[in-house]
Amino acid sequence: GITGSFSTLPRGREYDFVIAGGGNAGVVLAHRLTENPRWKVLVIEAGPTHEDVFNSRVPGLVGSLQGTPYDWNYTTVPLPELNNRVLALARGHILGGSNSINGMFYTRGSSSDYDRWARVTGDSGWSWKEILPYIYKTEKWTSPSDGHDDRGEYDPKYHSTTGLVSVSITGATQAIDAKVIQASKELGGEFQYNVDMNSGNLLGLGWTQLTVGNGERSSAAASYLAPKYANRKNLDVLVGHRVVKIVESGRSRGNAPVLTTVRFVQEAKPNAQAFEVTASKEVLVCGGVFGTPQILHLSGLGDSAELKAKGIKPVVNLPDVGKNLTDQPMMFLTYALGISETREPTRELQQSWLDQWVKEKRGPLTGPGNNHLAWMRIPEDSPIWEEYEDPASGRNTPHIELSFAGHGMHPIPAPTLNGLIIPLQPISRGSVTLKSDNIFDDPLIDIGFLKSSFDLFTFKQGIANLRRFYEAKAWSSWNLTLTTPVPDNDAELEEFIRNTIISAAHAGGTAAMSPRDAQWGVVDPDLRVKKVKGLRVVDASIMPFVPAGHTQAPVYAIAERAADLIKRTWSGK
Ligand SMILES: Cc1cc2nc3c(=O)[nH]c(=O)nc-3n(C[C@H](O)[C@H](O)[C@H](O)COP(=O)(O)OP(=O)(O)OC[C@H]3O[C@@H](n4cnc5c(N)ncnc54)[C@H](O)[C@@H]3O)c2cc1C
Repeated sequence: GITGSFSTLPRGREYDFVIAGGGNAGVVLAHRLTENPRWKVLVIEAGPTHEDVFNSRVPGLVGSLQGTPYDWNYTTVPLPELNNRVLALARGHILGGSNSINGMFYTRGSSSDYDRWARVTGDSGWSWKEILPYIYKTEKWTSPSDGHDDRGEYDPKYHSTTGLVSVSITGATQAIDAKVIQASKELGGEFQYNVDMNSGNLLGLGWTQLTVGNGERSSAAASYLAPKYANRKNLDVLVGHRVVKIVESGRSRGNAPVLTTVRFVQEAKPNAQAFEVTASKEVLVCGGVFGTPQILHLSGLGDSAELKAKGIKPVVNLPDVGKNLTDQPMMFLTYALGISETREPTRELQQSWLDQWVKEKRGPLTGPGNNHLAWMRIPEDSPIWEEYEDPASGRNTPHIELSFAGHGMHPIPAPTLNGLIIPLQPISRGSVTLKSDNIFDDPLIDIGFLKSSFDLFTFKQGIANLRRFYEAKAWSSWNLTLTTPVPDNDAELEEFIRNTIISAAHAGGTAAMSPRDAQWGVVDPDLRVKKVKGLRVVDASIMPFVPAGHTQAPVYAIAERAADLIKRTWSGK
């Protein structure tokens, strides 16, 4: 069951596996490993349980979770390329992790993204073909909450109806939807309609798929830890406790450090008693892209010289821990409608939407508001290719994502609409390093945005594409004007980008996979931490490259495959 008190757990209980971090990947592992009734599993999660968090259940209230106690509220260091701005970096501080507060967009990335993982790790198990069955283990395709006919809005060939997490097309139709489709038809080309962006080929424009079922967020915690699973006798989920470090519990026959003891403290009382628990099989670190490198560093796994400088005794030298941080930046443009029949989403109107959601789980709050996404490549004949090699994983991998949000509900539009631009395959990389030897000091996060001018170029291309889309005839009856002050002059435009971009919250890469015998990287293709025993990392950190898209579907796939790898290691033992 889920508890906030370690002392209420059966005394002396021995665990086969201890999961450090009950986030997106952590709860999937907890579910899968306790399918074996002989294995006892403990999850240690810093945040509270998701169970009574109303705003996490209502898709349309997603924005209200950031900046709250359910968010780690990380910030970046001042970023020179962004004129020393400091950006907020949201991460879920709650059971289910970032998945309990995310935007619910369900995109898998391109087939080439996974094939690249297979290529760089030398393990075909990470290829699109071999990952798809794990993607299907997660997904349960579900009808839209308004019951509309979703045929032609997705292709059932690429979906499963037997997984745990509900995925659906929105039931919150917007006034802009018909115009988006009309503009796609009119413009064609890179805006060509793609019936299913999760087929492995995203290119084009299509309907957003969401981890929403029956009008409600279908989160990792609510699905993989639904009461019947959370209450399994062999599973203990301890919330409100922070992992301080993984402690060496001995040496292997080959004299490698065995890291199977987890030290943790109460989140609310950091200076009170520290507890320790030792896994008889493995410790699985699932702290997420910022939490995992921090835990590894505090455990003496990282660049030995850097760790010593912070007063940490190195255990093994793994210089790549915390390196290769890859995130997608993003930017919004806003347009005003030049017509009289618009409806302002007033307080009263929003209250009526909430009442409707509570009464029947229908209406505007059943979706996050972006009903279509478009995915496109920088053209082959662009001058940028004289300067840069393509950072994308393949020809079917987009460089840019656009999305369109209208706020106003069908059939009356709101007075404004907006568009979102995300460079999906940045060349820039950042890092996560320790601020101090205290787990309660957030790590120093250099998110790395715009270190490469390729990423600046991608933004400019994305802005031009978005403007072209809203200039289509399909929109002419609304008399749109761009209200975001986007400069025309190139130097000013670059400055504008530096001053306005924020994080799309799709970070990965800080404990990257590499081939078994490679000197670089942090984990091997089976996700075992190099040079030590008893320790794996399972979360977004292990991505050597971040897929072209939003990251929850890849994290689910990583966790599902990891569960199988772990089962294979220990079955019969
Ligand atoms: C605001 C936001 C919006 C997003 N929108 C989307 C979207 O629409 N679609 C999409 O696909 N993706 C989205 N993402 C990204 C996606 O949710 C994440 O990539 C994914 O959930 C990460 O999973 P994870 O398991 O790697 O980490 P997390 O889910 O973040 O899990 C890490 C867990 O470890 C815990 N933890 C960390 N340190 C410690 C410690 N020392 N001790 C104990 N516990 C610890 C954390 O509290 C957390 O529960 C969004 C993310 C955010 C933050």
